[in-house]
Amino acid sequence: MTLMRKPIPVAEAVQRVMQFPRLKEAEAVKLEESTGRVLAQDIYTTHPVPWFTRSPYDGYAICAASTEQAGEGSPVWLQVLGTVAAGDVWRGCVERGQAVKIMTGGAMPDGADAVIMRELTREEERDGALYVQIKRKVKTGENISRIGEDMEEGELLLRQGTMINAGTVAQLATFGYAEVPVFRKPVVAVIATGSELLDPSEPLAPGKIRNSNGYMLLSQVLRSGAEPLYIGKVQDTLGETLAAVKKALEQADLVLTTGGVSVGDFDYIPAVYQELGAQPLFNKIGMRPGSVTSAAERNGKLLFGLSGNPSACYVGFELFARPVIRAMMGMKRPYSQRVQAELQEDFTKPNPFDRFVRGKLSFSGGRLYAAPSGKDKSNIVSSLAEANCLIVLPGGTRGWEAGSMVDVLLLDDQEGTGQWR
Ligand SMILES: Nc1nc2c(c(=O)[nH]1)N[C@H]1C(S)=C(S)[C@@H](COP(=O)(O)OP(=O)(O)OC[C@H]3O[C@@H](n4cnc5c(N)ncnc54)[C@H](O)[C@@H]3O)O[C@H]1N2
Ligand code: MOO
Ligand SMILES: [Mg+2]
Repeated sequence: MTLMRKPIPVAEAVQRVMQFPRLKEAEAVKLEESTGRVLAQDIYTTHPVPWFTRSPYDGYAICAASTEQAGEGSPVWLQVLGTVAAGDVWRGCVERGQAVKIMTGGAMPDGADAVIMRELTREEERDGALYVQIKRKVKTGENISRIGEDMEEGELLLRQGTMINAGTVAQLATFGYAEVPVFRKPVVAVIATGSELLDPSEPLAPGKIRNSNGYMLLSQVLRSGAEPLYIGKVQDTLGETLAAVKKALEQADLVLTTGGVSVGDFDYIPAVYQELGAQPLFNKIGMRPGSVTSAAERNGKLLFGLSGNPSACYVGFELFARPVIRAMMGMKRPYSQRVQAELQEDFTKPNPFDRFVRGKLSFSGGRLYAAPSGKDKSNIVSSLAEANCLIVLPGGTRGWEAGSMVDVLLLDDQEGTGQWR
């Protein structure tokens, strides 16, 4: 096996893996379980909203014409015929000189064409009848929620490929979608390779460390919206690694491994790809960290060989696995959004490769700032907790000074974008 590897640009690596995502089939899920899922159909409005004329206030439904002569010194008195609560329908017709007490959300009685707020009126009982006093002129149509004011019937409401959030859930509920057509979630297998790895529950032992990447990846898969499947950790042997990857290929739509991907004696991922007859897509990328990030394809399924170094593993997932997963979920905007922010620290040492610095965004005085979230080395775990973005520092002959405007990839954003850049 050759030890020299030829790095390819990040954009090219993204493009290579993005050729493979296959859309999952549609399924129906309960509305209350649909948050974070992706719509498998366009959704149209099935009726206007509101679908009947209703009152936006607690007050009195009246004929505006009854108030033509009303003023501060010349109040009019209207007879109150009854009350409509939200959910009720008033059977009858309001005429000039009459009013019906109405609550917010109540259906406007026939004949009434305006509502006056309760606070602007005074009620009085006279000879067993109820009257309301109005001291101002009310316009026709005043304080009425008209049919279709919010949404008209037959409008395209939500496009296929939209990720469902609280607002879209409200819309789906409005139109009676107790079940929602969504794409099936891709199952993403996670394998941690390394004879040094202990489970989080195990005590430390000489030369050993706890497996943090495996659990970090499960969490990253969840954030991307897919279903994680933890295959487990494996010893650095070809047999054990191969068996785990085979199992993962049987059970999952996509396979992530961490570690064992570089040129060490016990780095078996390249050999596993070879044994499986998988088509290598790349095994070196012009970036830091995560230059050893590898990918291969077998029968249309992608295998990602992420670095063993925690920060490199994290970055490799976000740049390459996340858009693939999101495209498999049916999202039309699978890539992370980029924004421009002012760099808050110097990175003056020029680097031939693009750097992706785990960073934290902040707003101040109307500006967006990006600062590294901790130490910037690929074997570092400590900088990951605070990271909510990746600061993109393109490679080249120059370094980057504090104050420069740089691109930043958003990690917590659910909206995404349609292009890598
Ligand atoms: N001669 C060379 N050596 C290395 C190169 C190189 O180009 N030539 N590249 C370096 C770079 S860059 C990286 S990144 C690492 C990548 O190594 P691997 O992906 O093969 O990962 P391992 O060797 O298995 O482990 C690396 C490091 O990470 C720790 N690790 C592994 N798995 C986990 C885990 N699940 N949780 C926490 N930490 C983990 C492992 O103990 C090692 O310390 O290679 C460099 N070397
Ligand atoms: O792939 Mo390594 O993380 O570049 O340092
Ligand atoms: Mg190694």
